[in-house]
Amino acid sequence: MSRLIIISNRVSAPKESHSGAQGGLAVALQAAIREFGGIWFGWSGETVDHFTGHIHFQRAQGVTTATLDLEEQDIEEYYNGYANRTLWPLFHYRIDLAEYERGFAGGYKRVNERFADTLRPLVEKDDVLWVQDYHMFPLGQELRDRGCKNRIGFFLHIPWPPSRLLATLPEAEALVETMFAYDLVGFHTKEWLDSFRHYATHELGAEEEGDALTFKGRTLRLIVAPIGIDTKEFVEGANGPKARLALRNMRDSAVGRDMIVGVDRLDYSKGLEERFHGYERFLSEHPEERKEVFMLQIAPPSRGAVESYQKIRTKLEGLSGQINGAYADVDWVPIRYVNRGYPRDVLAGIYRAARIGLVTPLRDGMNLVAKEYVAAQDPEDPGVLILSRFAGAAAQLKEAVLVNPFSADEVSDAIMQALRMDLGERKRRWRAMMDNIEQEDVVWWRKLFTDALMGTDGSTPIPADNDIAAA
Ligand SMILES: O=P(O)(O)OC[C@H]1O[C@H](O[C@H]2O[C@H](CO)[C@@H](O)[C@H](O)[C@H]2O)[C@H](O)[C@@H](O)[C@@H]1O
Ligand SMILES: O=c1ccn([C@@H]2O[C@H](COP(=O)(O)OP(=O)(O)O)[C@@H](O)[C@H]2O)c(=O)[nH]1
Repeated sequence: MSRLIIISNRVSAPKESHSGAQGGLAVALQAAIREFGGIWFGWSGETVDHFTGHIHFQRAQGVTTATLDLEEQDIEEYYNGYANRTLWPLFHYRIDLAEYERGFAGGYKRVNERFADTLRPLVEKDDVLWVQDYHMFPLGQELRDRGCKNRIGFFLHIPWPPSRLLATLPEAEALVETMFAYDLVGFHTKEWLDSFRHYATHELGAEEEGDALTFKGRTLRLIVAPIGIDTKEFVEGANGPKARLALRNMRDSAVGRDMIVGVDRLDYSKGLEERFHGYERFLSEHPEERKEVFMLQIAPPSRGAVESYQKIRTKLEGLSGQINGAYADVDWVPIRYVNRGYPRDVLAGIYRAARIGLVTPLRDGMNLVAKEYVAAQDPEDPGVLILSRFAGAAAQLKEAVLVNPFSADEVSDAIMQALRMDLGERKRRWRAMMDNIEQEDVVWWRKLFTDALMGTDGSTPIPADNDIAAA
């Protein structure tokens, strides 16, 4: 059996006590490494004065991780720069925030070269490689340039932008061309896949045949593989002692009011500003509801070295203060705005205590919080998920109350609709969403991708030697 090598910017080694501290993705990728043998390779999260290429190997609970330290300048140009100031905003349709700097592009290339140089000697003949996310677009090509003929797959966790937006990136053509070094490329939704295919065929001139694209002699297969959560583990956690304690504490502090919950990294793509405006519209249009509800927004800070993240943080502090100042009374505050993160099993109790899960990103690859909110509900008295049409999750969770997050009126109406929804309708919608969340969980996602990559899914096999010389 082939070994599986997973490569991603962040690497998660298994933790001693599980207790909801690790994400479903980390757990699923660790399980894949256990099943196939292999390595999880990436950045250690540490910085050093001079890059040495020294690999830290670690083995825990049957999973080997191999990580590298990077230089301060690498982090500045590759992670804070090209990944989070160029690609992230562009791929979330925010070309107004995207910064196109040669220095960032150069640092991104250098770090991908460093990953390739260090990884290449670890790769054995029959290994299969799986690269994760936008930090590593060119890694496949860098490995091919170093003679790597193995099967390599790539999965994108964020949206793929429409061609007209992507065309604003100076390196767009070169970047898409490097994607042809992969044998299989996966997206969360058909929309992101179609956007990629459109660019490859219309701007690059790739040839399309079924689910495959060919360019300069290399054939690439495309797949839609929406990521799920570790549903079984999450539901168990939601019924466990930490979640029950969190549920009790939340209910006590709600004093009979309906809670609306939001849980998001503090990121402009999550639509928090627009969400607050939508909630404010609800308060202003429904004065009779004011003391009947409150919103809990959990927003752990993220990517704090990047200016656009500092700005959104300042903006949200001002806006939550403004709304609270305008509407609060001595015995009620409309928004509880919390800038810290919580372990997943505590979140499960908080989700369960909430009558409404308000998940309104302006654009999101998937959004796992939406799925976790549903999975945490009491089947006999489930809450209502209000979900942005522009989250990848909306393609699967069609029975959520779907909204346009840019419209304060729609968000306000959806809150009212959710509060008035009777138990029968809440149960019907919840069951339909839960069926999907149970069937298409993270293990299903991982298998869908690795089966396609390894050719064990009954599809046309990827040729063992996919004209690598021509790449
Ligand atoms: O590593 P960070 O810079 O701290 O960012 C955290 C992760 O954010 C992104 O998550 C995405 O992947 C999720 C799972 O597929 C998906 O549900 C969500 O819509 C995406 O935004 C990013 O893609 C990861 O690489 C980051 O680690
Ligand atoms: O305080 C928090 C906030 C978020 N999360 C987790 O972070 C993940 C966020 O994933 P999502 O796909 O919603 O968005 P991303 O942050 O990856 O863009 C979810 O599993 C959340 O449970 C967490 O563990 N603690």
